[in-house]
Amino acid sequence: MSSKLRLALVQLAVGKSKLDNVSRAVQKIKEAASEGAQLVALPECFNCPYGTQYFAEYAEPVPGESTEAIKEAAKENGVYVVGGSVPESEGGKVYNTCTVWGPKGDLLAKHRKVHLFDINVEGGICFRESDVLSPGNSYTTFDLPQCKVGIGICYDIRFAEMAQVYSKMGCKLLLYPGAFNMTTGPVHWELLQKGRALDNQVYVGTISPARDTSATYIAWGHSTLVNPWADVVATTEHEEGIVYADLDLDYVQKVRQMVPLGSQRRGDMYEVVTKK
Ligand SMILES: O=C(O)CCC(=O)C(=O)O
Repeated sequence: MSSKLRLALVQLAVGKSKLDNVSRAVQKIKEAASEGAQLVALPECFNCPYGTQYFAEYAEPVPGESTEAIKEAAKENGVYVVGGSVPESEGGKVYNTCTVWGPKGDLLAKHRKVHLFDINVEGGICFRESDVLSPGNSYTTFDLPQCKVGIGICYDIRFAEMAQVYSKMGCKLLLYPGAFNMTTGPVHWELLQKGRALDNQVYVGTISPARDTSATYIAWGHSTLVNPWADVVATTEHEEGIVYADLDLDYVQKVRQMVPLGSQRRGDMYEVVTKK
């Protein structure tokens, strides 16, 4: 089994037309596959502008029109796709949901954002996802031939425990479709990603929509892949584009040998415990 993985992070321009957003995403999956990507990841809310006023209007069941299109794109191009997220409607509730598709069009995983983004930064941003969204209650992983992958959505990245749980489950790559903003993005986006990577000695990828300065919520962009040493492997600014990154999963082992946190952890003093 190869230890090499070519990953594409699609920093998609997302506007008000769901149809355009989805067909653009499909086109980018095709483009990434033609460049040799084996795993293609889309941003949070790839089919919908990010904002509490939009989620109910754009919400659809899963599978539904947007996720079916992604499934077909995965199948047609023979790639794994981490389908960013869509507002998902089920049982009168709306979730922020990521679907993961295999190269044969099989649904490998579904993650509902666990930590809802409710913050109030003085002079900056106030946002309350919990006004309209419900949280998921489970961890989400899937297996690639190369490694196990853990999924979180945006605000989930701020919770170190979740990444630790994924690492304990054996994930060597964590992917966070996300849409940070112009207040928190410049200071926290890359730092959080590096923190999760360094603490857990894993690769961490973030995938943002492109920045649209006319939108009510202006995304930070900067889709990035960080390696287990906390080096930035590949990144970009805020325009639409595809970030390609070549991962070497053997490097995870190498870092863990050089800095053996796993065997030095003081299980007699502390422990991360899963309750669900
Ligand atoms: O944590 C942040 O600063 C941004 C989070 C966010 O935008 C989200 O969860 O969608």
